[in-house]
Amino acid sequence: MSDLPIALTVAGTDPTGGAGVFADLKAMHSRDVYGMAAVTSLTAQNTMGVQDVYNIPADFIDKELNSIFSDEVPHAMKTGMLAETDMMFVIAEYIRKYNIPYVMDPVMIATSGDRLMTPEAMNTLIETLIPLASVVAPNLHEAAAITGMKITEEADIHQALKIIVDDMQAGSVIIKGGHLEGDARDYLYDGQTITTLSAKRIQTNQTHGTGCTFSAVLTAELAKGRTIQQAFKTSKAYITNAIEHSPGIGRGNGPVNHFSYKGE
Ligand SMILES: Nc1ncnc2c1ncn2[C@@H]1O[C@H](COP(=O)(O)OP(=O)(O)OP(=O)(O)O)[C@@H](O)[C@H]1O
Ligand SMILES: Cc1ncc(CO)c(N)n1
Repeated sequence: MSDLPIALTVAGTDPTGGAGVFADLKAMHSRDVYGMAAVTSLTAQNTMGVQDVYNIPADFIDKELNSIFSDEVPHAMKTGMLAETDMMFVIAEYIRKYNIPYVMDPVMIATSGDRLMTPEAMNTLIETLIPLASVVAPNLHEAAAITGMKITEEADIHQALKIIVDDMQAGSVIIKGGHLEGDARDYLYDGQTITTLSAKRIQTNQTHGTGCTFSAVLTAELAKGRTIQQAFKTSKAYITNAIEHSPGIGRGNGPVNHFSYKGE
């Protein structure tokens, strides 16, 4: 067993490094956590959009995870892009067997609007992965898709939080209000209380991979043994700072700065 906290990301690639596993590894690294990555899909994408996707067969993802878990069990893990149902069944086996904190970022659509999950996979996500998750971290659109609700105001968000934890049996949920008007407000519900964290909305299009980065920091903090409340605070402070200091890479929706946040 290593003393260094270890976090695993199971997600797709973005060759420009702003989203997906490469972004996750940068975020984990900058939080002093050793990052591991199992790839579910290769994408050809950049800051302007997704040009193509190549899904890794589920039995090969099984081999990647077996290589990792048979050698060293990470302290926490996350999933991001899971394009197909079979991938979800494979990953669920490992979460059940090793029972480590699990953050699920239900990636459905890229910032650019491109689909990253088949419609059929949504049901498996709800039935198989949500009940295994310590934290589910949807944005507003994903929360609406998961609950089948129209989410236009705060009361809708509160209802969606409760559906995902009380009915669908997630350990907790963070609905990210990044796509609402006004302040960038996020809502955590752990089955008992709703905690909100707000930041001033930054007027920018440099938000490629914000969701990936946010959930990677959450996972890194859980790998250190922090509580979900503490991890939520760190992730929010980190992502706000990272958007503020975005490096201006690419010609479209550029990535955030994974190295600017220096907080504890
Ligand atoms: N313009 C902004 N200003 C400040 N904070 C923001 C802004 N946009 C997003 N955030 C914050 O970034 C985090 C990620 O939220 P967001 O809703 O963008 O996730 P996402 O849609 O899953 O990301 P992705 O674009 O990677 O799919 C949240 O904490 C959200 O409040
Ligand atoms: C690989 C990958 N995962 C997630 C997202 C969502 O931002 C993306 N654009 N690409």
